[in-house]
Formats: sequence, structure tokens, C-alpha cells
Amino acid sequence: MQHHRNRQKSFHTHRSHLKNNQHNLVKHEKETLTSYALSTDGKAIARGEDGIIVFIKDMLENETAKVEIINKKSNYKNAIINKIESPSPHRVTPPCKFTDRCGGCQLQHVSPEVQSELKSRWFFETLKRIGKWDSANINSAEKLLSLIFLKQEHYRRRVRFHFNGKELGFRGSHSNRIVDIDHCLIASLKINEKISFLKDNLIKAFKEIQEKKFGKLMECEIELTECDDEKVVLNIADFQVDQDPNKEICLTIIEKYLTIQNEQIIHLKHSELPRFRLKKQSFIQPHLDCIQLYYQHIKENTDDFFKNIIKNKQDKNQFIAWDLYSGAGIFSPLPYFSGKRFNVDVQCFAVEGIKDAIDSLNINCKNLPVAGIVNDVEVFVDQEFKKKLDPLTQFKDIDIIILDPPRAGAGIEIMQKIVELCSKKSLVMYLACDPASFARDTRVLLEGGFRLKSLNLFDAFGHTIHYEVLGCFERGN
Ligand SMILES: C[S@@+](CC[C@H](N)C(=O)[O-])C[C@H]1O[C@@H](n2cnc3c(N)ncnc32)[C@H](O)[C@@H]1O
Repeated sequence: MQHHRNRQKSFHTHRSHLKNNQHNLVKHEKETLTSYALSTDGKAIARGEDGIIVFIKDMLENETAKVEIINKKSNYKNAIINKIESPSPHRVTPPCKFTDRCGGCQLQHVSPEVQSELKSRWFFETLKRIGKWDSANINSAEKLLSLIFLKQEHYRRRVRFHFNGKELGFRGSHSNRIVDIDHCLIASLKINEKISFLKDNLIKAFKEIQEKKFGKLMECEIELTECDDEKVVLNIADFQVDQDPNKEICLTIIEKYLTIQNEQIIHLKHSELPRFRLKKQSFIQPHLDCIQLYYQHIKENTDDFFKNIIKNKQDKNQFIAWDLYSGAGIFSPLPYFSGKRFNVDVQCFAVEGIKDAIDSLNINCKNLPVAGIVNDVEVFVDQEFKKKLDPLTQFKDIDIIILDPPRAGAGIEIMQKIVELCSKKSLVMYLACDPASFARDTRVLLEGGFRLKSLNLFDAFGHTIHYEVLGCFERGN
């Protein structure tokens, strides 16, 4: 789990990784290729003159280009474009001047509408190929899908810049070198305003560290988060130095130059809680508009669930809701507020691994029936599963689950237990930043008698291959 000071990699390990990456470099091998498909990481796929698959960065489907092979693996090669000979009609001039070197975005050369189309195509391929969803469920997903297109530029409220004493920016697209930038097209405008401050002061901090002989070879990662009160909060996310014992002193020097205070708080606008505050290391949805948007969709589905409960005259009026991987609890009290609109009581539980996030949650949800629990979700679900199996313990089935796991997803085992722990009439809302994890995990819900009720694909990360999916699955209602 993420914590800036105890997560630091050794500087030496990092350097050897850089060397290994350069090991397979093949220079000056050129071919003219025509691509026939686009992989889900945004690279075009072509077959080389020797029959081997070649992945080509920044190339679109059905384009012909002279390409340069940059490395060879056992059964494929990676290439970059030298010259495009027949461009796709969907190709546009990349709006960012750093695009050919910076590894931050992969789709700058693709028109915005086609970026969204590609993402929904990739999503259905993933449901089929990785999730092994059957055709009936794929058909219903196709009918239900609502594609939501968000602002494409200056949208990221959280970014992590690398700095090596000289360059400040993101890692390169085909090397580990830091690409020096003075502007980022996808970072928020407030974050952009901080770039020169950040660079100037990191240069001063590194200079002081060197002059005092605390370290020579250094690299750091600084995380910047835009708050809704117009402030930008800085955090040292990672720091490597060749003289390990001096690390803490060096961090103090950097903090002094960047005016970082340890108790910095991020203020957010929240639909139902007037003052939402979170400690700086808590997770935050990266797109400026996403919190409100995701909240709205989860709320509509939860309201519908209670509406049907009332319509079907079910006598139950005490409900239990879980928010798993809750972070600081943006969604945790939502089922309670929704229940209130339908005159039913909802007891909410939020489970999250980072204590800072749960501390924020408990402050934000003070006086509400929301309990924040610091625990690993796997451990928590397993404990609850054992309670259910034990006739001596009282276990009440769960009615609503919100799941917003990290990229790796929740995993099959947790999902199987969730299916068992949910009541006969229940709602599971799965928000995913990784479509493959979504596809794999939610198949377990479909096999467990849930049916897809609504599906949103949020094209929330313009110019990149990433997107977010919210699938709401219901059983028995
Ligand atoms: C995608 S974020 C979701 C946060 C929250 N839903 C929000 O919108 O603010 C995933 C969260 O899961 C937490 N997490 C990751 N792995 C975990 C685990 N195994 N057990 C508990 N929490 C975990 C992370 O710390 C992070 O806060």
C-alpha cells in the first residue's frame, strides 16, 4: 500500500533497471509496414517482412509507414514511425509539443471522437477475450452501454512529476529518461501554473543537498493535487538518493523548498456532504469532473434499487451497504442518503487499506451511520464469509456493494465470496479503471445470478488509452 517515505526503491535497483531496458535496443533496422489492427495499449499491429508481429507506437490501423525497430523480444518487435506513407483519415496533428518523446499520452495523434470509439471497441473485445462473457451478456452490454465523453484537456487533478536534478516531467515513451516539460496538456491549469515553481525550487533543494554532501545522485517524484478550493497540494511521492542514511535530511530540505506541510488537506466538493476533506495521501479520482459524475450514476442506480423495493412492497426496511476499497469515502454514505429518500434505514461500512483515508472518512461521515474500517478487503471479505458459514455468529446479508478496486481488480475469490454474502435481492456497483479486471471480476457476478442493469464507459482520460467503466448488477429485484 502506498506511503511516500516507506515506499522508496533503492536508487541502485532503479539504475540497473534503466540499464536492462536498454539492453535489447536494435538500431537502424527499418521496414515499410501496413498495420491491420490496433492493440488495447494504442499501438498498431503489423506483420514484419520476416512474419514476426511488430507493435508500432503512434500508428493507426490501415496506415502504411516506414518504421524503425527499437527492440526485439522473443516473438514480437517494437517499432516507432520514421515516415508515414499513407495516413489514416482519423489521424490528427498531436496538440501537445512533447508527444513524440513523453510517455504520458498514447493517443494524441487520434481525433477525439475516434479515441472514444476505440475505447468502447477495446472494452467489448476485453469482455469477450478476457472476461469470457457469453454472447447474451455481451449483447445486453452493447444495448445498455452509455458512452460519456469528458473534457479532454487540462482535466487531471493529480499528477506525478519526476525530477532528476535537471529535467522535470514524465518518463519517456521509449526510454526511462525524464522528458523535460514546461507544460502538460492533460494536467489541470492550476497544476500547470505550479510547474516552474516546482522546477526552480527542486533545483535549489538538490543544489543544497549536494553542497552539504548529503547525496550526489538523486531522483524524486512529486505528486501535485488540485483541490476544489483552487489550491494545489504537493507531496513527495518517492525519493532516491545514493547515500541512504541521509534520506530523511534530504527529504526535509526538499519539503522546505516546496513549502510542504505534513498536515495538508485536500478540499473537495461533494454532492451530499458540505465540507469534504481528505488527507493528502488518500486516493482521489484523477479527473476534475469525475467525482460528481460517478456519484450521480451510483446514486441513480441506488435510488432505482430502493424504488423497486418499495414498489414491490417488500417488508424489509433495514439495509446493509458496503463500500469496498472506499478511499476517503466519497461514495460510502451514498446508500444512507439514498435510503433516506425512501424512508429506509441503511447502515454503511467502508473498507480501505490506508489509515489516512479512513481517518478522513470518519471525520467526513461523523454523525452518519457509516463505519470506516482499516483492513485489506480480501481479509475483511474472508472474515465476513466465515461469519456467514458459522451458525453461532449472526450475519446479515449485504444489500448494496460499491466496489472501486485498484487496477488489479478485486479478484475471482473475493467476487465469489461477495456473491455468497449478498442478499437474494441485491445491487453491486463495480467501478473500474482497468477493463480487464472488470471483465474478469464481473463474470463471477453474472454466473452468480446477477444481471447487468446499467453500464457506463467514461472517456475520462483523453489522449491516453485509459478509461473508466461503471457496471451496475442486480439480483432478484
Ligand atoms: C480506485 S481507489 C478507490 C477510492 C474511492 N472509491 C474513491 O473514489 O475515492 C482504490 C482504493 O483501494 C485501496 N486499496 C487498494 N488495495 C486494497 C486492499 N487490498 N485492501 C483495501 N484497500 C485497498 C487504495 O488505497 C485506494 O484508496
